[in-house]
Amino acid sequence: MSNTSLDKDKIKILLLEGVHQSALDALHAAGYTNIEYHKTALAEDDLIDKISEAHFIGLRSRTQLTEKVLSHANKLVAIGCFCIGTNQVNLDAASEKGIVVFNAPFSNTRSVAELVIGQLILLLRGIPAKNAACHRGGWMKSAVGSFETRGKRLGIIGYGSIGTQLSVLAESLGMDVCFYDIVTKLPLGNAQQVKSLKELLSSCDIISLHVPETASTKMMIGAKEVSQMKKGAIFINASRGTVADLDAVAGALKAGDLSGAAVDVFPVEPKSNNEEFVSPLRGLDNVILTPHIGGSTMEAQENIGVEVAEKLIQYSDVGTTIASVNFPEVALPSQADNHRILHVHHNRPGVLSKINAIFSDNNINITGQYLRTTETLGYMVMDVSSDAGELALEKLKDVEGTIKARVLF
Ligand SMILES: NC(=O)C1=CN([C@@H]2O[C@H](COP(=O)(O)OP(=O)(O)OC[C@H]3O[C@@H](n4cnc5c(N)ncnc54)[C@H](O)[C@@H]3O)[C@@H](O)[C@H]2O)C=CC1
Ligand SMILES: O=C(O)CCC(=O)C(=O)O
Repeated sequence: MSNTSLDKDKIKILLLEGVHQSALDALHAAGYTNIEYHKTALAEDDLIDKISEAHFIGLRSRTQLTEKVLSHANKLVAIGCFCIGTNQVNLDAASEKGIVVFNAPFSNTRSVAELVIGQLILLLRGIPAKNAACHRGGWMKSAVGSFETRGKRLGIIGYGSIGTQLSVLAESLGMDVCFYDIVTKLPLGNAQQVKSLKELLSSCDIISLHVPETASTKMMIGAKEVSQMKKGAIFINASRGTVADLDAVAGALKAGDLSGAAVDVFPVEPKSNNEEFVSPLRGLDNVILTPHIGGSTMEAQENIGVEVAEKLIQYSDVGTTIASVNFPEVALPSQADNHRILHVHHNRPGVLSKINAIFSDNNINITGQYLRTTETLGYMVMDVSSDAGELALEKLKDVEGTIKARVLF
C-alpha cells in the first residue's frame, strides 16, 4: 500500500487480543474480509513476522508496538488501539513511518469509574479480608474498621475523562471529592482542585489514580508519596502499572499504614491467561487484585469495537484522520469520478508549494485539497479530476520531507 491502494479483499488486517466481534462485523460490512484474528497478544518474533505483512493492525494494552517492531511494519498504514491508553505504541516511531494511530478515548470510561466505586465501597467495609476469612472457615463479624462512604474524602489523581466520571459518582454517594491534575480543570459539582500532590495524599481517606503513562507519571507514587498518605488510607490504581511502586504499597499495607488497596494494573502483566501473575501484593487479604479489567465490560468492549473499526474504515476508504492520536486531523468529503492522493510529510516550510508546482507543471486539475499540520507532521489529502495520479505520485515521493505518498483511489 505504499503506492496505490489495493482492492479491499487484499488489504490485510491483523486483529489481536480478542477485540470484540463488533469490530469484525463493522469491517466485514465495509467490505474488508482479509482479517487475521487472534484471541491473545503475540510473542515479539511472531508479531514482527505478522506485522511485516499487515496493512492495518488492531490491539489492546498487551501488544507492545516498539520502535523495533514498527521497523518491520513496512506495509502498515494504521494502528487501532481498541482501548484508551496508547502508551503501548511508540507514537514517534509510528509518525516517523507515516502510520496513523487511533484509539477509543471514551468508550470504557464509565466501566473504570464504576469498578473504582465498587472497590472503594468494599474496601471501606473491609470486605476483601472478611470474604477471604469466610472462604477459610473464619467469621469476622465486627464493625471495627468498617465505614460508610458518606462524608469520606476521595482524592483523584488525574481529573480527565475517568477522574471526572468518578468524581460525579462519588459525590452522589455523599463523598467529599478533591483532585490533583497538572492542568487547571473545571471542578464538577463540589469537587475541589488541590495545589499539590502532597496536599491530596495527606488529606484523603481514599486515593485513586487516573493518569496516563507518561514520563511525568512514571513512579509518581513512590515510597515517599506512600509515606505521605494518611494513616489507614485506601489506595486504588486502575491507570497504569508504571505509575506506582507496589513494593512501597505492599510495605505500607503490611505495616498497617494503609488499610486496604485495589490494583488493576501492574508494571509487568501476564501476556496471556495461562501465564503466572507475580506481584508483591499477592496473599494480602485486604487487597483487591484484578487482571487489568477496569475497562472490560461487554458494553465497553462492544462500543470500542465499533468505534475503532469505524475510524480504521474511514481512514482506509477516504483518508480521514479525525480523532487520530498522532496525525493532523483531516476529513475531505469524497467526490464522484475523482482520484484521491494522500501525502504525509515532515512539517517543513515550502512542502505545499512544491506539491502544487508538481500539479501545475503537469496540467493536473486539483478539485479538492486539505492540508493540516502538527508540530512535526503534515498530512494532505488531495483530489484530482484526471487519471494522472500515478504520474504525480512518482514526483510527489521526491518532494523533500515526504514520509508516505499514495493514491487512495
Ligand atoms: N484499567 C483499565 O482497564 C483502564 C485504564 N485506563 C488508564 O486510565 C488513564 C486515564 O484515562 P482517561 O481519564 O480517559 O485519560 P484523560 O487523558 O482523559 O485524563 C488524564 C488526566 O491526567 C492528567 N495528568 C497527566 N499527567 C499528570 C500528572 N503528572 N499529574 C497529575 N495529573 C496528570 C491529565 O491532565 C488529564 O486530566 C488512561 O491513560 C489509561 O492508561 C483507561 C481505561 C481502562
Ligand atoms: O482493554 C484493555 O486491554 C486495556 C484497557 C485499558 O487499559 C485502556 O483502555 O487504556
